[in-house]
Amino acid sequence: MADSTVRIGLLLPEVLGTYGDSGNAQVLCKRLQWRGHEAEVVPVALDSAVPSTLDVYLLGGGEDTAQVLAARRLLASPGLTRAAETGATVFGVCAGLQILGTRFRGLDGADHPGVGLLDVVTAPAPRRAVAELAVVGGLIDTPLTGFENHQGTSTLGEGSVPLGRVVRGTGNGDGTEGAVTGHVVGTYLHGPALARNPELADLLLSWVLGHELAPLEVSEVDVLRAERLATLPRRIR
Ligand SMILES: NC(=O)CC[C@H](N)C(=O)O
Repeated sequence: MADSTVRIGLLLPEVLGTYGDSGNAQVLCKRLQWRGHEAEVVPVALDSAVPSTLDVYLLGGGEDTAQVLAARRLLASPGLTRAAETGATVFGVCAGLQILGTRFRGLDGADHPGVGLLDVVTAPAPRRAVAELAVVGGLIDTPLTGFENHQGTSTLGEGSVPLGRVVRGTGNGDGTEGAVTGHVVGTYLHGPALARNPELADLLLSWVLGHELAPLEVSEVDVLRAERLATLPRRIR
């Protein structure tokens, strides 16, 4: 990091803010500040150049047309790609996951290029997946939970591994959920995902800071987390 303030890029919130995923930026910022770090959220608007100097980049979910617009913008202004190539942490949710992939197909059958930071291709399923989603066995020891609302099904190539295995809901559509390549993570978990899964937030922050983080006790977060996990079958909690 160039200076001590961690700069959290919230990409194109006008078009990738439909499902409340902008909250992920607030979560990262607060979890840093509560530990005594300086941090700020840097919203990057659709009509401004995407900086390549931010420490972490967040992409949220969005509607199909908005998603095409966002992908075009991120290909035309390649700050995200440049930053990722030099090790920046990137976290994309739903439309964000699909944009981070190499290609996605719209409901009209047209294929659109993604930015190619994940080895993922997305195409529409016959039915939309709208449900609670729970995932185990990936980067995090405890289950991840969220809600999903998407029609796309995502197929991973050899360059990405899933974030985990679906135990509730649909995820990628083949029993796996999300995609990870290095420090680039995509998922179908809305919630916002980092509010519902503080362990995942802290994993991303450990990548940003380059070291493990001391545990953080926030009773409200713990209560929310316990409430969500209690809805899962006992054998997978
Ligand atoms: N929730 C979303 O971001 C939706 C993404 C995409 N438009 C889909 O339906 O698959």
